[in-house]
Amino acid sequence: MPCTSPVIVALDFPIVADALNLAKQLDPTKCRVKVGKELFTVCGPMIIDELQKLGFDVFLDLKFHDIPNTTAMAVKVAASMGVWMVDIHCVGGMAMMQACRNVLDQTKSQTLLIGVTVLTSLGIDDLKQLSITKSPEQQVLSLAQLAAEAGLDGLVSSAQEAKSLKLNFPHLKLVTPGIRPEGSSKDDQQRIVTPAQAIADGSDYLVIGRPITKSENPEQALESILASLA
Ligand SMILES: O=c1ccn([C@@H]2O[C@H](COP(=O)(O)O)[C@@H](O)[C@H]2O)c(=O)[nH]1
Repeated sequence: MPCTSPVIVALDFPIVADALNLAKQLDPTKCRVKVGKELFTVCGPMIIDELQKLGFDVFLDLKFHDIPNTTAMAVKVAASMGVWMVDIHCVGGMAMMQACRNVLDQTKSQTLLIGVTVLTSLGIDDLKQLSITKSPEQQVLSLAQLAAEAGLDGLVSSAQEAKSLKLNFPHLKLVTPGIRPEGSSKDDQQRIVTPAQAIADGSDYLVIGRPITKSENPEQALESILASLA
């Protein structure tokens, strides 16, 4: 059965058995899963295969950022593994984003190509330290404009920017990490939003890690998030 849930569970684990054990507690019709830098670095492409065998759509979140050819070739390899979604950093620039778009088009790939705007762990002071004088929202909108021109399928941002993004770029899928159910720890995230608010503001997909994976009962944590969206 295809997955219609907006939730993507971030499997951030240093041990493959722990990631697979968590995944086995989840229902692939009720969430998708995300493989990020930690898990991919420890086990490589085999984890994609294992999760697909369990029935999950996989978001490969390696946030590629390099010269255009290198990034496009990495995206091509990711797509050849059949991942549902892959992401690149918008700050890699227009040529890099277009090269990735072209390589997926040439191979008629169905993999969704998503551009990371401003990380949800960053606030206005962090941007100032990086000599970015715009607010996070202004910076997200500027990068989103480039991503739209490059033909990307969607964006990663905080759900705090979802309303403006949906208004300006209604055709782009909005993938929003930094999701925190009421009362849960902020951890290292700064631009956080509750699951229900994120959906109400236009998020298409909610990336949720620790509020589910560190919960005593991950399956119940996911169910309770889904119930809050109903
Ligand atoms: O801006 C971004 C981009 C990616 N992430 C990733 O999402 C998850 C969030 O995990 P939590 O435990 O729910 O904080 C994590 O894998 C990040 O690498 C992000 O948080 N912000």
